[in-house]
Order: sequence, then structure tokens, then C-alpha cells
Amino acid sequence: MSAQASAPLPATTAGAQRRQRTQWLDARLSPWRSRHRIACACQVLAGWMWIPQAAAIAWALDALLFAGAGLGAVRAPMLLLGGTLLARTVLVWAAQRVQADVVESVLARMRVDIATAIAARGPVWLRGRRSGALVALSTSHVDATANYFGGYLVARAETLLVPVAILVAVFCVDWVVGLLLLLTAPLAPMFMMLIGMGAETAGRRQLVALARAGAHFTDRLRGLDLIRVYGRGDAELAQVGEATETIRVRSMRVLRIAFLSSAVLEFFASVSVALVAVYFGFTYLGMLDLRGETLPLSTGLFCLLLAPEFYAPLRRLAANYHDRANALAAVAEIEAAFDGLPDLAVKQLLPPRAGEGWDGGKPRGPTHARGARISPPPQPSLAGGGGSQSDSPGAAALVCIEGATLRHPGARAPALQHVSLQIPAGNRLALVGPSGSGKSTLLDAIAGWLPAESGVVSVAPGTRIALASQRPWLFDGSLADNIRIGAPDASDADVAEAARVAQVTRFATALPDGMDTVIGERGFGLSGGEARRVALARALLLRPQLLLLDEPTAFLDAGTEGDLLAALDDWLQDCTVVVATHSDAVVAWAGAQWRVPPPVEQSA
Ligand SMILES: Nc1ncnc2c1ncn2[C@@H]1O[C@H](COP(=O)(O)OP(=O)(O)OP(=O)(O)O)[C@@H](O)[C@H]1O
Repeated sequence: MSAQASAPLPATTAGAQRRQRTQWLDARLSPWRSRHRIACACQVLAGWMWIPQAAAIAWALDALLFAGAGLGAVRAPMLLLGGTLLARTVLVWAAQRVQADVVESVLARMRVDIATAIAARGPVWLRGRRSGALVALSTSHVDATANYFGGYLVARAETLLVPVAILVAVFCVDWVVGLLLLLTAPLAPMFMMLIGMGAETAGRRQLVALARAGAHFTDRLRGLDLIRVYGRGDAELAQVGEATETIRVRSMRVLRIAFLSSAVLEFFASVSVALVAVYFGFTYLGMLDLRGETLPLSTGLFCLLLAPEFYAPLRRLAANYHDRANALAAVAEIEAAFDGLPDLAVKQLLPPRAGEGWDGGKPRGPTHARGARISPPPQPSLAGGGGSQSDSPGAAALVCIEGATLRHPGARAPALQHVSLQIPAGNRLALVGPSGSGKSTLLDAIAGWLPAESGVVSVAPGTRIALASQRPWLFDGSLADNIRIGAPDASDADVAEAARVAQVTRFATALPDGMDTVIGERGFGLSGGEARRVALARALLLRPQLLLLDEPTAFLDAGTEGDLLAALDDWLQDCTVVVATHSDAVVAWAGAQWRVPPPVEQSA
């Protein structure tokens, strides 16, 4: 999915990028910030509870075993112990409960936002992406950030506040142990930095492998029939095997770093606790006297009980540091997929050309494609193409194309160069020209999906646009559901009427359940011509003011084509229609044609 996964970057750039990605991740938490703070506060309070708990245990043991006091003397420390145990249990439970809620909310919102970001980039952007890799963004990549929010951020708060409190408590009773803890504490952050270096790259490689395998698998599933027909089953299975093996190897690398780092940290924490124990051992044996005064047993017990808890938050943070690296790897992949970190605030992401669906559209706000300049509609004229156009004198141009150059993302040459065209409201225009000359490209640009590289492609403000494309997507659902997709509230009568005009009724009556027959991915198969008619009915149901049709009558016999055009005549009374076609009947129906200039390669 990303070529950048292994590309080395200068340290300063990498650091700046990491900071930016961390800020981006933290911003996802904003709506739930106060609840997250509650979870952190509960966790920190639970950590602080170790201090009275250790004091109670040390006090009780000292009184019972060494001062020889009766059971009555330990009532107070036992009450304190019970109270702290209860408080700690409740606090940890509350912290985990609140944090789990926060994480679920953040991840759910991220999934919605990623889907919105994908939709906002429009169909032309989508065509250049692999669906499996896009699915991975909302699944494995989003999941990879869960432990950052649920583990790392809480552990960070805990690390900032709990060890300091324990250190102060220990210093109050024994400065030697305090000093020992203080000197060994930096070991954890040092190892965290070492882990961080390798973990992010390994995490990113694992996510790339997951996304690639997902994309490959989705792609091959779609073409399963072809794979069988061409006898490529074994070869494909081998490729799937290779992809999963790559995931296994990369996942093992990630796990190796995680296990190794926690093992090293456990070792150093144990050594540090052992140092404290050795110090007390030698002091009690009288072989060491750093304090210059007797060391009460309760002091030793108190410090020994607290020493592991001093390192516990540091160890947890170090373990979660690995999760932070994984989360940053996921963000880096999201950044690569969207060519930059998307601002996932839903409102801001909604495109200037909101509403264009798969084959239909809704009213849209701004009129100009991204990057195109705004200019007043020129007088009706034609340039860059040939043919005739019936302009109503004085009618304002609904569609205005002026010196536009259109290039598909990543294409070497523009599909169309310096074309100019004005289409007055209420007119019909047939776009004609050889295959590959750029008719569909022009429709994409008018629909607002393909921004003009230079020049202007504009549509009058507030125009309700619908587009019926050449390769309509049929969703898993009934025929009626598929038609209703852009107008979910349309009545059955309206759906039936749109289906009649688009000549869907013609074949729907022969289907097992008529308009309720399930079509699409797992449903009844439709022919190419039938699918296009469903797309046309979808577009008609929107009652568009500007209808863009891409070869609506391809695959149709002359009779059906004639019936379709006649029915459209009644339906599209005041509608402006731009239709890409190779059919003479459609050109005659439109009444005006515009010949798309030859492809750039030929004219060069
Ligand atoms: N996503 C894309 N990326 C790069 N180039 C593309 C893309 N889609 C189309 N093209 C190229 O743009 C040119 C115009 O294609 P377009 O589909 O607009 O032609 P058309 O006139 O509609 O053809 P047809 O009559 O066969 O439908 C072609 O050379 C095509 O290969």
C-alpha cells in the first residue's frame, strides 16, 4: 500500500513526521477527552493506593511479628489495608471500564471518518485504489491504534504521577533506597527509545503486508470465475500462501521486538528490586551502615513492598510504547493512502461537490471543480471540438467549460486538452467520438469528480446533478432498493415510474420476485444492458436538473432503444442532458452533438 514504509528519512524529518502523527492521533481523542482524563485519574489514584497499602502491611507485620503486640494492635493497619484494597479494586475497575468505552468510541468514530474521507475523495480517486487496501484502513489499521488510546496514554499518565509519589514516600523513610530508585529509573525510558526505533518500522511493514494481502484476496475473489476458467487456481493459491507467509514473518518480527523489549525491562526492574533487597540484607546483618542509624524493620518492609510498584508503571509504559509505535505505523499508512493526513472532522471533509453517489447525485453547493478558477459564464460557443449545438439564444449556460485540460490521476498525458464548451439550461447534447477519445472523462469532470488541470469546468450553482455511468455498481439488495439508493424516501409509485421510463420494468416482470428480486453481489445476475438501465432509473428518480448519461443504450436492441428514448422524452422535459454515445439514434434524440477532439497521442 505504501512505498514509503521502508524508505529511510532524515532524522529531523522523521521526528517532525512522528510528532505530527502523534498530534493527529491525540486529536482523535478530543470529543472524549474528559472521560479519558477520568480514566487516567482513576488509574493514578489506584497507583497511589500502593503507598498506604504497603504502609499498612509493614505496620501490621512489624507489630505482630517483631513488637510482639496482640491482635488488637493490628486492627487499625488491617482496616487501612482493607480500605485501600477495596478502593484500588474499584478505581482499577472504573479506569478500565471508562477507558474501554472511550477506545470503542474513538475507533468507531475513526472508522466512520475514514469512510467519509474515502467518499469525499470521489469516484475518480477511488478507481485508482485497491478496495481490499481501503478496507484494511478501517479494520486492521484502526485496530492497531486501540492500545495507544487504551494502554499507552493511560500508562503515560500513570508513569508521570505514580513513581514520583512512591519516590517521595520512600525518600521520607530511607534516602538510600530513594536514591537507588532514582538512579535506576532512567533505564526504562532508555530502553523505550531503543524499542521505538525498530518497532515502528516493523509495525508498518506488518500493516503493509496485511493491506496488500487483503487487496490481493479481494481482487482475486471478484475474478474467481475467470481464475477457474483459465485454470489459474493453483497459481493463485500459491500467491495467497506467499502473502500469508509474509504476514506471518512480519508479525513474528513485531512480536519478537515486543517480547524482547519486555523481557529486558523485566530483567532490569528485577535487578533494581534485588539491589534494594541486598542493601536491606547487608544493613540488617550489620555489614553496611549508610544511614548511620538503626533501620527499623517496618521501613525495610515498606520500601521492599513499594520498590516493584515503583517500576510497574515504567514497565507498563515501556510495553505500551510498542503499541504507540504500532499506532504511529498505522497512521503513517493512513497518511500514505490519503496522500497526507486527512482532517477527519466529518463536516470539514465533506467535499465541495458533496452528494455525488455511485450513479446519482444530489443538489450540490459550489460550482467549480477543485483547482479551477471561477469566471462568469461566457456566451454560448464551441471550441476544441466539432459538430453542431442547438443553443437557445439568450439562455444562460448551465455547464461552462473553458480551455479545460483534463488528466486522470497518475496518467502520463491529459485525456483532453484545452476544450471549451457551453451547454445552456434545458438543452440536450450528445458527446460523440471514437472509443477512448475522452467522453466519459468529460462527464466525470462535469460531475465534479475530476478536477480540471487547467481551465474551467463549472456548473450553475445549486444544480441537481445525476450521472448514470458505464459500469454501474449493483449493491446486494432488491432491484427496487438499488434504484432507491439516491432517494431512499421515494415512494413505490415513483420507483415504479422511474423503472418504467428506464425500461427496467421490461425485464423486471420476468424476474422471480419482480422489483423485489435480490440482485447484486449475491443476487440475481443482470446483463450489461439491464444493469445500465437500473443505473438510469436510479438517476431519473433524483429528478435531476442536469443528467449525465454514459452510453445509456449500449447493448440495447433497436426496439428497446427507441422505447427508452421516447419514454425519456416525456420524463426529461426541462432537464439538461449530456450523453456520451456511439448511437446515431441517441444523437438524433439529443438534437445536438459535440465531437470530442482526437486523443492527445494521435493529435501530437
Ligand atoms: N483512471 C484512468 N487513469 C488513466 N487514464 C484513464 C483512466 N480512465 C480513462 N483513462 C484514459 O483516458 C482516455 C479517455 O477515456 P474515456 O473513458 O474518457 O474515453 P471514452 O471516449 O469515454 O471511451 P468509450 O467510448 O470507449 O467509453 C483513454 O485514453 C483512457 O485510457
